[in-house]
Amino acid sequence: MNELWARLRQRPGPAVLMFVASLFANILGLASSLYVIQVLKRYVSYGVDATLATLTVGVILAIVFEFGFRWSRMKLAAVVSGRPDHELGIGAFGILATAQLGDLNKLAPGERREAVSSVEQVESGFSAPNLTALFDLPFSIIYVGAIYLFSPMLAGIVLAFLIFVATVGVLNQMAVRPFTRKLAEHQSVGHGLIGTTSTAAESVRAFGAAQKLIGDWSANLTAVQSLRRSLARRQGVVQSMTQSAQGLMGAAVIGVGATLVVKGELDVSMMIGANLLAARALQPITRFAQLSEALVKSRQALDRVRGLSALSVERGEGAALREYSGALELRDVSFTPPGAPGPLFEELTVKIEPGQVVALVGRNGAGKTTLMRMMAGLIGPDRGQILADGVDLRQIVPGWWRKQLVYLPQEPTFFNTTIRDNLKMLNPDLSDEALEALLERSGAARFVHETPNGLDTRITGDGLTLARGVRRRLAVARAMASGGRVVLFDEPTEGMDDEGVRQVYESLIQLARAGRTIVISSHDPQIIKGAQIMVDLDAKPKPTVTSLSKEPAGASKDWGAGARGRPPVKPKAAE
Ligand SMILES: Nc1ncnc2c1ncn2[C@@H]1O[C@H](COP(=O)(O)OP(=O)(O)OP(=O)(O)O)[C@@H](O)[C@H]1O
Repeated sequence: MNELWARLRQRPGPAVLMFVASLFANILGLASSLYVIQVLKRYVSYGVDATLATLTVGVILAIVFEFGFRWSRMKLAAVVSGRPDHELGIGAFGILATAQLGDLNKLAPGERREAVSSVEQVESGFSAPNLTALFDLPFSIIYVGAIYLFSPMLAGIVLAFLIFVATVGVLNQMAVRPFTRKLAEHQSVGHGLIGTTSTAAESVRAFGAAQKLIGDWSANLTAVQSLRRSLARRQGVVQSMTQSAQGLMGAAVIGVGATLVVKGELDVSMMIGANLLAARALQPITRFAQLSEALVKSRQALDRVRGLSALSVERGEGAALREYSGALELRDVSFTPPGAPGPLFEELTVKIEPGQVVALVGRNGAGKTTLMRMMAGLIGPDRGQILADGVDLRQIVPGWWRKQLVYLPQEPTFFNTTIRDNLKMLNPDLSDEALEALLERSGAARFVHETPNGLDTRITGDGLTLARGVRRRLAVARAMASGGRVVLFDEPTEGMDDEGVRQVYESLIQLARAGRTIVISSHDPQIIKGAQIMVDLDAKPKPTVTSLSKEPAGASKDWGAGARGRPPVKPKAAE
């Protein structure tokens, strides 16, 4: 109901018109009952054809106008719900795209999908026919009022039936709540299973997980179908009860009405008219009772969407430094992954001057990628600060910070659009010539030129179907497209062939010579040799920070020299 009021308050004009249209439609709805009463009273008694014709024309006009009011009300209801539905849908997806990673990761992927697709359930709950049905509810009283004018006793009987059916509706709402909640939970498990089976299609086959997944799917489906059957059964009971109530009410009105007629307290025409009015009065309440499942589902769906809204999103505002030197400082940084028994690292303090090269080392799972993500501003430390030119990243607008980064994630993924669009995401003004130069430098040019449409080739499957080395080369090109001052390369040579490794070294030499601050996580000894500071995350819980060389920034000659038995790389001209 709160959501209904909120929607009506958002569009007060159409809401008031809906109320007025409902009032007129229901007043005109009285016409057919009055017609019956008048025909029985006047025409049957006096047999004047002109009376019958006038009454018939009158009732037809009333029915046409009633239809007109109901039709306009339906259109107004679509206006009332249209914008909130659209905003809810955009908002839910927007939160999915902008929520802070740390928060978003608390929701399982199936739950995220379920929350976004819940928007459809809210939409169908607040659809125009449902909204108009709710608007008819208060007008039941008009019909009871009209019956009261004929016979207070009949009005009392009708009111009792209205209360009974309304109670059935409310009780049904309470009863179906746990079922619909459970159903949503199982649906989110189903979404998760579909996600795994689609994205990990290869592993599913290679490791024989199909039978296990089919088993899980089957168990989940059985639960979903059993819940749906329970809900359908309840719906059937409500339907039968409301239909029986309708029949019983008709019998009661006619039965009691007949005794009143015999006593001379009511005439036959009024008794029949009262019966028609009673049916009209019960109709909206019956509809409300039958809508109980849909109303509960849409309320719970709304809660799920709102749960998504409770996630904190990345700030759209904050400081943007006018001149950024490339200096980066980690001050007393600590992080404990959610649910982990102890910190991944703590009290990490490193001061990185502009143009310095830092190597992050440590065994698998030591926290290198986590620290990279932190420096990219994707997750925040539990304690301590990360500062760019002395300004805490928490005060800096993320959009600006990402443009200062040349960020190569460990497992890069792409958007399902053209290669050009992917490369230009952070820097839309880049020309095709500049993109070609980046592809050349990252070693991805040959792959792009061999595709049927070059830069216009569409990437599919989030880029995960691309050969790993190609994906990484494209990712290096995309990273360098930002032209940022801080390079964050997470395991850049991992999975690369000899040529790819040489190209990574070459890119690093160029970036270093161009004065970029470089942070690289790697197990590659050649890369570590080229660094001036080494952060060892194996030292727990406080990583050790070692100064390796006093060489000026960008002067390292070690990258590539003798790497894996290959001749040293001759650097091209720096940027
Ligand atoms: N948001 C998170 N939720 C739960 N666990 C997390 C989270 N972030 C990091 N971790 C855990 O922290 C540990 C460090 O992971 P991370 O990927 O940073 O290690 P790494 O040093 O990069 O490893 P590798 O060398 O294999 O790439 C892992 O056990 C990971 O599961």
